[in-house]
Amino acid sequence: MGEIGATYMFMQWKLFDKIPSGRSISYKELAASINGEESVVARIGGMLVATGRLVQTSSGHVTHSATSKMFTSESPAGALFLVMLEHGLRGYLHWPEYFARYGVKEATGPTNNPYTVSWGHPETNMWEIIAADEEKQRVFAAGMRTTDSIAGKYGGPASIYNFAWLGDLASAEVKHDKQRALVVDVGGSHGATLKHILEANPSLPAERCVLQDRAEVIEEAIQRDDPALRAVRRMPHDFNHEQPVKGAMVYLLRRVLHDYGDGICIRVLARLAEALPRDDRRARVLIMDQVVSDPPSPGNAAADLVMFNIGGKERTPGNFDYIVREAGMRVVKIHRRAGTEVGVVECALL
Ligand SMILES: C[S@@+](CC[C@H](N)C(=O)[O-])C[C@H]1O[C@@H](n2cnc3c(N)ncnc32)[C@H](O)[C@@H]1O
Repeated sequence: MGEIGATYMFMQWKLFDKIPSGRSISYKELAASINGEESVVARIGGMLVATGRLVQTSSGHVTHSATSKMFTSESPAGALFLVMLEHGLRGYLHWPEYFARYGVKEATGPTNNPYTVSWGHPETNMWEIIAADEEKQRVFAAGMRTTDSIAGKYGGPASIYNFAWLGDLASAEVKHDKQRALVVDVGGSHGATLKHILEANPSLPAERCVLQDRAEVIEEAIQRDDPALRAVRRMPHDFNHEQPVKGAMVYLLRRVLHDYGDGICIRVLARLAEALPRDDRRARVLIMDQVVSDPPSPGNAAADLVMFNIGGKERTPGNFDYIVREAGMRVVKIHRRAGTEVGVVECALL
């Protein structure tokens, strides 16, 4: 517990950034950099030394350990740690307040959930709470870019679902409408997922891929100007509204639907079902999320409780079948890869 608090505060003060690489720094200098008392920084730092997160080089002086650089502000892993604290732990501490206010009921969307209660704005949409604070917005998007979460042990989309057929289609099919989008990543954040798919499938033309997200997230993606994504069309779009890119071969929703209750998911999926081409039965909506087993694995249960806090949930195959059918589609197959809880739910028109 103490280590969590100490890590959180050192991150908030960006003190991990201030420890020079390969050298030590005194608590006195760290405290001066935040205009604080040395004794406060020394006591909190002492916790990090006690657990091995930082290394004490001499009395009152510390340096990085093998693992502490992951908590510097440019590290996606550190950002994910903050997201888990603010979306998970912070929400759990506010469960008594949430249940007293709403009864023992699931929140079903981005308002009136443990997360919004924890920030003192129950009625505000959680995405607005994030967007209102530039640092929160940056940290959230950075957390979504962790290597593990894109292509590591949780399995990137291209390691679970084979997108190669889209590249083949682009190069081989003379008659195919070259204007037609091949992949639309809906709620794709800064595009790390699309980048991973493009790297794994070099024959997939980037100019026929579309990245959609909330306007402020797309603006950040444009500012980041990742060379690998320059040809990708980046488009602000609210997925609650009609899908503006019609007739794409694949609409991808990665780690999006688990943020919401069934009603909102059905609406979002129905927008995509409407946009699927009627003239090509190969077109798909792909949902990439955890697939919950019965009983849930520890990973399933942990992720599900974070989602509980924001009015979402991780889903069983039966849960997916229900929302997909209600949106006017069918589940063709759930793709799994051994060793990960994540799956790709392949959906097509009925
Ligand atoms: C959990 S993140 C997942 C991001 C990305 N798909 C991934 O797997 O890393 C959910 C994304 O949905 C976006 N989002 C939330 N509400 C949205 C809306 N109404 N329209 C479009 N995107 C939205 C968020 O900005 C965020 O980037």
